[in-house]
Amino acid sequence: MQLSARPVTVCRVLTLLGYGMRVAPGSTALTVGLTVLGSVLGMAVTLLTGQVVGAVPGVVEGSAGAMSLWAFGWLLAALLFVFVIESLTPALHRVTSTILEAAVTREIGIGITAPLLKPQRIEHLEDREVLDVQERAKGKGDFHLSQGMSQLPWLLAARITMIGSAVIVGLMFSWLVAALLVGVTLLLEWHQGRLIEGEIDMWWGNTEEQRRANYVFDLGMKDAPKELRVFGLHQWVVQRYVHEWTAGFRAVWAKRGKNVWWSIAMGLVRLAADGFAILLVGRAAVAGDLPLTQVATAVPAILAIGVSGSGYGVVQLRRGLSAYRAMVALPETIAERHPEPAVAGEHQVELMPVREIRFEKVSFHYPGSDNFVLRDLDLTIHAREALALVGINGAGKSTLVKLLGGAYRPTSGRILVDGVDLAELELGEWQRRIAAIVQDFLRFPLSVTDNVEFGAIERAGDQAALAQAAREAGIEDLVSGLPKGWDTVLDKAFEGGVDLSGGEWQRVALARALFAVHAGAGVLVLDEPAAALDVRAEIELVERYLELTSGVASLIISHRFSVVRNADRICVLDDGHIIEDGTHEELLAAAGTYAKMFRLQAERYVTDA
Ligand SMILES: Nc1ncnc2c1ncn2[C@@H]1O[C@H](COP(=O)(O)OP(=O)(O)OP(=O)(O)O)[C@@H](O)[C@H]1O
Repeated sequence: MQLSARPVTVCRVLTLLGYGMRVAPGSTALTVGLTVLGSVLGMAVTLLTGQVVGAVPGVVEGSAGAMSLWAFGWLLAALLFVFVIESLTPALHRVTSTILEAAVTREIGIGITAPLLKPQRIEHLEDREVLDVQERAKGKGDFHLSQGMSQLPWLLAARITMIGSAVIVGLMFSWLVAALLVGVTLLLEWHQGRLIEGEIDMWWGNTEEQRRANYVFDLGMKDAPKELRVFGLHQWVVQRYVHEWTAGFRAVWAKRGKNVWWSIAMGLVRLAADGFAILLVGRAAVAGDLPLTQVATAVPAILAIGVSGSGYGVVQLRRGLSAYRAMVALPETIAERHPEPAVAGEHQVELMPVREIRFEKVSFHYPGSDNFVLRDLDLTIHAREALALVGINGAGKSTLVKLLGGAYRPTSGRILVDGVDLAELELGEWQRRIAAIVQDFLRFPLSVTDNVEFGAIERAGDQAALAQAAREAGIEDLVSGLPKGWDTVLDKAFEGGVDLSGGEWQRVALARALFAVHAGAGVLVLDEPAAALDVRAEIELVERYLELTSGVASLIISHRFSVVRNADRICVLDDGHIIEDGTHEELLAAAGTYAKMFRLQAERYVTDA
């Protein structure tokens, strides 16, 4: 997105100021107030210094009409006082601006994540337009809203200094010279802003290299540091990162090289303008047209106008504002593009399903893809039944779970819960009815307690339910062996934290699902529940699981037939629909796909043994 380098308008400043006053009124008012006060006091120092310098010859010579020693003393005291106060404002400003920055950062976090987390479905998270607005709202590098907000007081103060100093130059010397200096400063600021925007856009436009460099960085830092070491790839990652980063930045350097000459040229223009103005002041002083007080006041004011321009600050403010606008637009964009369906009628979701969940001619393709994953799928999951779903990789099993949880709506067809279309249910309530362990289940870097209680947060603090879930999932010994028991953080990156094995994590996730079931969930989904367990643990877990969940509708997805065979019913998903449906024995007798897959796996186990 190409932004022009227009000067900052009052409206923009007010918009950001309004935001600051809404999210942190006290610290915004204090920060802006202190910065503005610092600028006003700076000008007062200029004025008083001029008065002091102008009065010195008269006081020293004791000439008639000169300032009395007493008055001169007061003038000096006033200068000292203003100077001391001015020197104190930066320290106070640091305190208030730190508080403001913390408040703004928190609000930005809420402003961006809340609208993204609000919808019960997840289609908006794959919508490019929504993601684009989200990216803009986050901003990049030093050009985000928080940065814009921190620039705001400085820019306000700089403008006050510019106007105030111009008034001083006008009053003390010449309005024409004041106007000329302000004009040159704004022009240089505008040009500097353009140069900076050019650099930023070039860097931001280089997304390919930038993205690759970021990917390699994440790979080395958090995604796969262990594997990279095992394969001896860590040096390669460093070299690759430097290579991509350098490639991405080369164009910026070239641009920056050119900009250096422009910066020197702009510095010379600035020097010429200030030098010219000071020369005029000097000439008037020598000619006796300008008293010493006015000379001593006008010269620092001329210099102050020059340094009051900041192209970088203007760009930061403008980019901050653009991030702010994107943040404001985010909830509207999501609501417009992915409206939440109106809930029709009153249904007692908290008891559902009483009879069944029925997929009726359900077809589905993901947003942005034309490939139908499910086609005219019919499937009934009875309440209190353990149903296993099998199928080859990519058959659509996890997709079916996402539809069941309402994360996506079927492209066509319906999902009925006790005869009521899922689209008519309050989705949040329905989702609370479902307890799930999915393949990539969440591993919260929090305590064991949190990891289990998150299954039904409304039951947090229920120690008996917690202990029961731990017993049933077989994590009692694991928890008692941890350094801080239930309070141990499950992430080594935190003090006193530990890393669990894949199988241990799976049991913790199972405890979470069981905690949810005991809190009243009516549907339990286990997507590859035992993938990380050894065979003995798997058999034990599945038997226990079937025993424990006999009161709820459960859907088990697994590639392991030792897990699947114990289910009440087994369905085979292929080519987007159910091709076989029956008990383990029935499907073996039918000698179809299930029987073939089962025998293949059984044979492999026998052969391997
Ligand atoms: N978010 C998505 N956007 C587009 N396509 C997707 C998305 N998620 C999955 N798919 C595609 O949908 C198809 C079904 O995937 P799904 O994860 O449901 O299969 P699965 O049966 O669970 O496979 P597996 O046994 O390997 O876990 C695959 O072709 C996959 O590439």
